[in-house]
Amino acid sequence: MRTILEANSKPNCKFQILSNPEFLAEGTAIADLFSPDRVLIGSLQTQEGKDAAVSLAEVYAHWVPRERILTVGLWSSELSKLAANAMLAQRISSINALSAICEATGANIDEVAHAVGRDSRVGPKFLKASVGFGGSCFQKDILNLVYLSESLHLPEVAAYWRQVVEMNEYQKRRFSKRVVDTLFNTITGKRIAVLGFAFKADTGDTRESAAITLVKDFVAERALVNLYDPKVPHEQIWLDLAEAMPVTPAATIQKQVQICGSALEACKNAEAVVIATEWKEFREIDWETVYAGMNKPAFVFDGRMLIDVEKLRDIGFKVAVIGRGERL
Ligand SMILES: NC(=O)c1ccc[n+]([C@@H]2O[C@H](COP(=O)([O-])OP(=O)(O)OC[C@H]3O[C@@H](n4cnc5c(N)ncnc54)[C@H](O)[C@@H]3O)[C@@H](O)[C@H]2O)c1
Ligand SMILES: O=c1ccn([C@@H]2O[C@H](COP(=O)(O)OP(=O)(O)O[C@H]3O[C@H](CO)[C@@H](O)[C@H](O)[C@H]3O)[C@@H](O)[C@H]2O)c(=O)[nH]1
Repeated sequence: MRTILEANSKPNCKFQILSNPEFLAEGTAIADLFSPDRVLIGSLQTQEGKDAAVSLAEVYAHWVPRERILTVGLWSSELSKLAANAMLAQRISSINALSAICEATGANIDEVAHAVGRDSRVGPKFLKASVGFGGSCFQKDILNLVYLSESLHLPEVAAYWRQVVEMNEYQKRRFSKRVVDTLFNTITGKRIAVLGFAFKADTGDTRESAAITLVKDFVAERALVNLYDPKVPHEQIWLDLAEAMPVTPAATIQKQVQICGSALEACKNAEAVVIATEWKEFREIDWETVYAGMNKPAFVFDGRMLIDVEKLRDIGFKVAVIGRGERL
């Protein structure tokens, strides 16, 4: 970009290009803006470049403590943004890979994550096993890193980071397969309630949401899907499903998928409930009523580790939780 600007700018026109990546997360954008862990400003390491970085740092210094404002080289700044997202996603893929071992052995991923996270060198954040990470940034930024590595003739580095995305795809596939296997190896004609469509709670964003893959897999298995999300607009759901299933006629998708107005409505007459997004209201579901309205045996598949397993088992549910290996 600098080359283009320099080639086209007027004589004596001086400018600097700064890199100032944003680290806010959806759902907490304003809090992240007011109280960031750090602000990163990258510039050319010439005197003019450093002066420009200081000018921008002065703006942030109005509300961000100076020790949190980091001024670095241009490449360091750009790479740090990709590295931060890649390493956060890598933690999730690592814990999700371990969740598969937990399910096979009877270990509990919540206990493992807690024990590992108590090591201050590891830390407790971003170790929650799930049905897979989504969002507009993680996959895009990792693939950006993969592309960069390949362009720099670093194929082993590219393969290393690509595996984080591949593990995420595996986690989504593994979860939908578990649903099919548990429901006696077929879900054809069976009604499945999918609770949550956003890629995480407190946002209506569905970009790269794991729920899209789950619904796609269930539709491919010819199940009937009842979908409920408190925030995602219905048109967005139809758009996402059409894009995920380009060769499936819209009429087929609309015959198999129904968008519901509440979790209770979605669960009515279902064989199984699948929790895809950790919305707070799903912690407060009246499970007794859900159970009464479901076909039996009634299954709950928790992809977000939010239900009270013992309570649901006492009601009569067959329960499967991500990263927990107990027999149903
Ligand atoms: N979503 C996040 O949580 C988040 C966090 C940190 C950084 N970012 C970065 O911020 C940027 C925007 O992210 P977003 O989630 O708001 O995306 P978005 O898709 O919601 O918004 C991008 C906007 O830019 C517009 N746009 C795209 N190309 C354009 C062009 N050539 N000219 C003018 N407008 C154009 C689009 O119409 C859209 O309104 C991305 O680079 C992303 O990596 C996003
Ligand atoms: O322990 C965890 C933490 C998160 N997730 C999932 O990971 C995804 C991403 O979550 P999060 O990072 O909270 O959301 P984003 O809004 O995508 O924010 C990320 O991407 C932004 C865009 O680059 C960055 O600015 C942020 O720092 C970075 O956290 C979601 O599907 C979460 O459900 C898990 O499965 N387990």
